[in-house]
Amino acid sequence: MNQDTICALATANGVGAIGIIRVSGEKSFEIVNKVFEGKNLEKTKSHTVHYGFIVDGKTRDVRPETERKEEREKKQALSEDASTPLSMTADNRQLATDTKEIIDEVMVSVFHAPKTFTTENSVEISFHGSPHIGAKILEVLIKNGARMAKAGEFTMRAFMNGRIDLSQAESIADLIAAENEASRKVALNQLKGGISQEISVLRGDLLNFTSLIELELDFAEEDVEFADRTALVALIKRIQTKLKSLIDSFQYGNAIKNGTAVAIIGKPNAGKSTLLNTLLKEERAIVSNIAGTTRDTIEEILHIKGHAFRLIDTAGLRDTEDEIEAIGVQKAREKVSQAEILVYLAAANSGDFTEDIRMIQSLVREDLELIICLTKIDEVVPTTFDVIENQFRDALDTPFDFIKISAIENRNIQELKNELSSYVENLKAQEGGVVITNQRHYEALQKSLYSVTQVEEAVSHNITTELLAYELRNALEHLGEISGEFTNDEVLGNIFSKFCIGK
Ligand SMILES: Nc1nc2c(c(=O)[nH]1)N(C=O)[C@@H](CNc1ccc(C(=O)N[C@@H](CCC(=O)O)C(=O)O)cc1)CN2
Repeated sequence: MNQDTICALATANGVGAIGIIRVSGEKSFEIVNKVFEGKNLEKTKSHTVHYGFIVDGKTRDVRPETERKEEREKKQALSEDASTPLSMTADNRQLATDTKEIIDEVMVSVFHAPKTFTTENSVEISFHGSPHIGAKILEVLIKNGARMAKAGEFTMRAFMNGRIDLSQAESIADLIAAENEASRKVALNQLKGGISQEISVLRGDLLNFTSLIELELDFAEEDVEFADRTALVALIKRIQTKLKSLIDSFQYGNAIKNGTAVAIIGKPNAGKSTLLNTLLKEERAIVSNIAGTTRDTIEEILHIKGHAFRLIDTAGLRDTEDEIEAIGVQKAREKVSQAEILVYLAAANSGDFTEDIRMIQSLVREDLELIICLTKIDEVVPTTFDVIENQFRDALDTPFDFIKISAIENRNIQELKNELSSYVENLKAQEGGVVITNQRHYEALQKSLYSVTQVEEAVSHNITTELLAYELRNALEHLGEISGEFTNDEVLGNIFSKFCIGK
């Protein structure tokens, strides 16, 4: 249990109509009472809102006389017990009216434990949204016994106190980051326990078996089988199917959360710049160095039908058309290795496609979607299109889409966009229910699948019960990492430090 009472700005750090400061912890009411001129918060009903002033320094008590009298009598009785004079009690608000300074006129919302976001006593102070006022209010809260919250600490408490599991806590950060309908919906589903339920069903099934297997270990000498091996194999198969489908959903989940990475490659003068300009002309937007991707890359974001595509570019080479000459096969490979889709550009007027074909052959891989764009079709006669397409079809044994475009005349650019968006639509169509969007969950599911598969092997090869039990426990543990039943401070620190302060 964390004893500290924490406070932080919950709204964005900037000017707004209203700013909100959150306070959470056992002493929330006690601390806010010291700076709030208004109702005594200890005596409020939960989930109520109260008008008053935030003040610095001890203040006049504005509570109704009946309430004040009651408290005076209580304190009198206490101080007689402890032989402390009334004037010395810490929160005697009758005193020092002259030292107070009003900081702001506010509304204060009160939430009584345990039915609160963190499960602790919590207060929210809504002030006039100036960052300066917010900072002053935080200052007086800290002066009176609260401390600044760390990033994600409110949500971490909700998790630590058992109100939500780890996957739900993570979904809160995803909701805050949601930039489109798709990501909002998956995050919300996760918040509502979508993943938690799937995992807990899987764990429940595995747990039953694990206890039977462990019981067998306890009776090792008697050579009994409590756990029916045929039923175990059937169960394992069901679990494998479920795990695989969750693992597969990550491809779509990742597309939702991070966008789909597209590499655009072609020989010099294949028309890359013109195409990029045409694609991005309305967006002309985000040219960014996204952290976590390979250095030297720039990504431009293209939105098609609500899905984000990250056009991976190589820093510094943006304006040279001489893609392949400048970056070489090695660099092109690096670029493509980060991508889910390769859009290869070949100029219709080039005459010879052997080099293009060789390049494509060196870049394709099984999980790479290939789109070959025949560019500059305005420069050749239409009868040559099919001849060229056939050259590619004959030489390449990987499937690909072939699109004939002219960026200058804006021909078939929409077709290219449709092709890109259908890639994501297809991923989506493969998804039934829960979508995994989180790398950590993805890895835990893979580890769990591995252990479960080991269990299956162990059963079919009659391997020792000890090994069975060991792999079952591994599988359980990896599933438990997702919900946070198995975790450690480093993992938690990692997750919550990426949250905003005040969340
Ligand atoms: N003012 C305000 N708005 C907010 C939040 C908040 O903390 N404060 N939220 C915070 O992120 C989100 C809402 N999420 C919340 C989730 C749970 C509880 C909560 O108190 N749950 C309790 C009691 C529920 C009830 O009263 O029935 C519980 O589950 O026990 C509050 C907010 C978005 N809007």
